[in-house]
Amino acid sequence: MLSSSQGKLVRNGEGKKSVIWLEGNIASGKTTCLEYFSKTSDIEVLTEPVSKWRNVQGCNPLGLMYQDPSRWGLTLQTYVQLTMLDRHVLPMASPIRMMERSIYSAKYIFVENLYKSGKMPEVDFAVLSEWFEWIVKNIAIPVDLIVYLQTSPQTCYERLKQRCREEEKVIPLEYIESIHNLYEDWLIHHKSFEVPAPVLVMPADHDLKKMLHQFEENREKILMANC
Ligand SMILES: Nc1ncnc2c1ncn2[C@@H]1O[C@H](COP(=O)(O)OP(=O)(O)O)[C@@H](O)[C@H]1O
Ligand SMILES: Cc1cn([C@H]2C[C@H](O)[C@@H](COP(=O)(O)O)O2)c(=O)[nH]c1=O
Repeated sequence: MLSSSQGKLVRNGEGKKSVIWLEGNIASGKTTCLEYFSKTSDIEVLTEPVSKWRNVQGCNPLGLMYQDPSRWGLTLQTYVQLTMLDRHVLPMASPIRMMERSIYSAKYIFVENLYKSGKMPEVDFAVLSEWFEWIVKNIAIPVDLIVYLQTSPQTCYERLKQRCREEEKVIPLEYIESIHNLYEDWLIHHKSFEVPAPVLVMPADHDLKKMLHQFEENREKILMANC
């Protein structure tokens, strides 16, 4: 149930709960990290709705976007924005929520990349931007901590090829590099957009064993996000 607080729509009945966004490049290891934390009681894990982006009423906007970004970028990103918003306003089922990416990274990283690389027409960018601004002004999107899985583009490229998602087979290393640079400008150098919460940087080029060790080492910091 939504009500109004300080001019924004907020969810009712929520006490001191914390929301963590897990951010990082494509194939940086976000899902693997969420799988690890999903085994902890009191944490609710929300993965990205990628299956929806691959199948909306029998259509595949993710695949279409990779085939022809200029034509389908707006279609995909409108749907990403909607499905991410849907995740953000979902009532919390546990005191701690870990969520894969956010409506912010969809806009600040992926929409920005399409526009900056000349693959999104100005009018599409303007419409998406106005939608985004309206949403963040009028709907409460809580976040207490951003965990950034920091990888080299080369690592992600290797992992992407290994994962072998059909739609992503056309992705070149340069695309991963652009996404990397946008993330670094946003979360590390603070050069592009407002960062809505403190950032915990986790180096994520390591093998799985070391990553699991690192998740464990950072568990307290993550779980105490709003203290
Ligand atoms: N630390 C790691 N070392 C090697 N491979 C990894 C590591 N973490 C994840 N992977 C593999 O890389 C691929 C992408 O990982 P995934 O967790 O799906 O990334 P994301 O959710 O960020 O796209 C998967 O095949 C996964 O098994
Ligand atoms: C948020 C967002 C994602 N995408 C694309 C990028 C990848 O191909 C998938 C997400 O997979 P990941 O392994 O979880 O990174 O979706 C996009 O094109 N636009 C977006 O806003």
